[in-house]
Amino acid sequence: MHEDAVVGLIGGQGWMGRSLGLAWLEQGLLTPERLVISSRSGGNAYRDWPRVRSVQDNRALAELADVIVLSVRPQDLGGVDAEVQGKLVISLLAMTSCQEVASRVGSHRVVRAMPNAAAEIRRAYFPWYASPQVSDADRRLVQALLESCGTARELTAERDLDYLTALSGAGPAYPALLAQSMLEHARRMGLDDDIAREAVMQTLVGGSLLLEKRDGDPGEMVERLIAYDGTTAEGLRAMIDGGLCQVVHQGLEAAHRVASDSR
Ligand SMILES: NC(=O)C1=CN([C@@H]2O[C@H](COP(=O)(O)OP(=O)(O)OC[C@H]3O[C@@H](n4cnc5c(N)ncnc54)[C@H](O)[C@@H]3O)[C@@H](O)[C@H]2O)C=CC1
Ligand SMILES: O=C(O)[C@@H]1CCC=N1
Repeated sequence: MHEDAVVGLIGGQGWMGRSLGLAWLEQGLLTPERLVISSRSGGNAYRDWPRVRSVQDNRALAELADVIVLSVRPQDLGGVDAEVQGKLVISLLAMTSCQEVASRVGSHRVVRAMPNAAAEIRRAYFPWYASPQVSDADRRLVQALLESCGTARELTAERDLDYLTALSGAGPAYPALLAQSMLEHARRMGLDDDIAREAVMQTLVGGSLLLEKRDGDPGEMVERLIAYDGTTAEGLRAMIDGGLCQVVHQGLEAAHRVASDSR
């Protein structure tokens, strides 16, 4: 069934929905005939794929599809009127347990997955957890669908997904905050805006790629640069003494608290 499974994407024009839908089509994972989407906001993300079906009614979508992907905001789950009758459901919703999804849609074959904003460029970290009713064949399909947008990883405990919602789900916003803060400082120092932007972007992207390439402990790079005892060490020491690590931990704890609040 999985080789020719039809996927129904509820919220298919939204940020995460269209990232996944377009990745499946562009990577040839699904033919357009095997994708059905629904949306409330309109949009034309699939203009290059006219054979993708678009429906208004989620009941109709649930009838057409073998696998249903829920990509609406958590507060909109109550408005998703779809009885999926035991079909495989993949939920991307933060703050919403497998149990809550199961009771809402009428299937216990539920996978909960957590993308992040980098799904848009296919560089998301995409952990997922499957309820016991999900078969091995389902799991293989889920892995293939999610890794189209980055690194997908099955977890063995659902609670880890609550934590990862705060760490990796929200994560792309954290370097954005760091970039904003560096940019503000560079402007205050009188740098031309173009140069300031370019310097911040190239530094954060280059630094992240370097960390990825070394594939090691980021602490090792920090220690090495502190031991170098130059300008970088002075900047790092002031940030550490100023409580940067504690502030990051506080932020993660606050996001984790909210992520663990089931709706
Ligand atoms: N955007 C992000 O960075 C992340 C989002 N998520 C989760 O992904 C899910 C989707 O988020 P986004 O794509 O960012 O939201 P979004 O607001 O961009 O897209 C949601 C889409 O759902 C549609 N929608 C709402 N009710 C509907 C209904 N009854 N039937 C059909 N479509 C309906 C809306 O029209 C909209 O197009 C959320 O549950 C969120 O918690 C998780 C991690 C990261
Ligand atoms: O901010 C949110 O609630 C969603 C879940 C994690 C990232 N975005």
